[in-house]
Amino acid sequence: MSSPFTGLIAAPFTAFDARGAVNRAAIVEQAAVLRESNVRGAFVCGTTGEGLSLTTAERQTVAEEWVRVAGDKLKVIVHAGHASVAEAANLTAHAAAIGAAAVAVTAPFYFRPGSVTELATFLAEVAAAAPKLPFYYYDIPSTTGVNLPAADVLRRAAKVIPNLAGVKFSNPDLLTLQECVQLDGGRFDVLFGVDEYLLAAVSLGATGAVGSTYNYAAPVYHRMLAALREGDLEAACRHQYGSAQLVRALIDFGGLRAGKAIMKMLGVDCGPVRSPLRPMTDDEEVALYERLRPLDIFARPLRRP
Ligand SMILES: CC(=O)N[C@H](C=O)[C@@H](O)[C@H](O)[C@H](O)CO
Ligand SMILES: CC(=O)C(=O)O
Repeated sequence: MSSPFTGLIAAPFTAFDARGAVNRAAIVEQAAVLRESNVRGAFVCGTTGEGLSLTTAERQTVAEEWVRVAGDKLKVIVHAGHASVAEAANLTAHAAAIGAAAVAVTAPFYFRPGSVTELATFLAEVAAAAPKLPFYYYDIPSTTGVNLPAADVLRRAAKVIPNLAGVKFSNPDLLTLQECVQLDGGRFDVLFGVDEYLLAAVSLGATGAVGSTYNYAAPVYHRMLAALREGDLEAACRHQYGSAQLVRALIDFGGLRAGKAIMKMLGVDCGPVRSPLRPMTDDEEVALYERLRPLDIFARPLRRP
């Protein structure tokens, strides 16, 4: 079973208010930027959404609000990964009940599976909570610490998860990416999650893209994909390099916290990050703005913080 997630899918930030509570009102504005820049979907409560820093009730609220705001304009994939198999199953059942388009689940990350079979068993227990909903394994070893070969996970999981749709591959390993793409005649969706390598991944057959930078810099990726379609590899590389310069700045300024600061520069205040992440200082925001100002890649003109 495979569903056609084509186009860019953003992984939205979860907005917090000044007291640190989830600010669901921001979702309308976040979705407006996505529609404006031709993004096709939202992958909510994942890494970028600080999903693992939210309570279960907060995760459900955020997912509900995204599905409501998205209507038929955006597809919503809900991240339902959890260290507790029971909570992951609850979140999966909830995603199905509210009308999400799909669900994605990471490996458990406290007691970690030691083998592909153990992981597939965990995923199958979760997926059974919504047997008709397209189910993606979310491979992200940098945060889960689980580094089992994703193609082997898919092969094994396909035997026990009838609704397995594919893998959300947040992994720079382009050898394993190809194994996932080619597995079983190419029957699985491979949603790539390393924005700065998207050109390489699409060239190797990735079927979709899910990432944090599509929240605010989708235009540069659209230009890159258009250049690739037209066979202009040199232009495609130049556009990818725009993304690479952005990602280098994100790395230098601490990743997610910098991404939220960029949303504010676009006019969408997503508030602070949640502990243990550290808030940006005013000076850091200005320095980040100066660093990004020369890049012509954003969905809206950047405002000085
Ligand atoms: C670890 C992480 O957050 N990965 C994101 C999605 O999977 C990416 O979208 C990155 O934020 C992006 O590629 C920048 O490194
Ligand atoms: C980028 C992504 O997929 C995430 O934030 O989970």
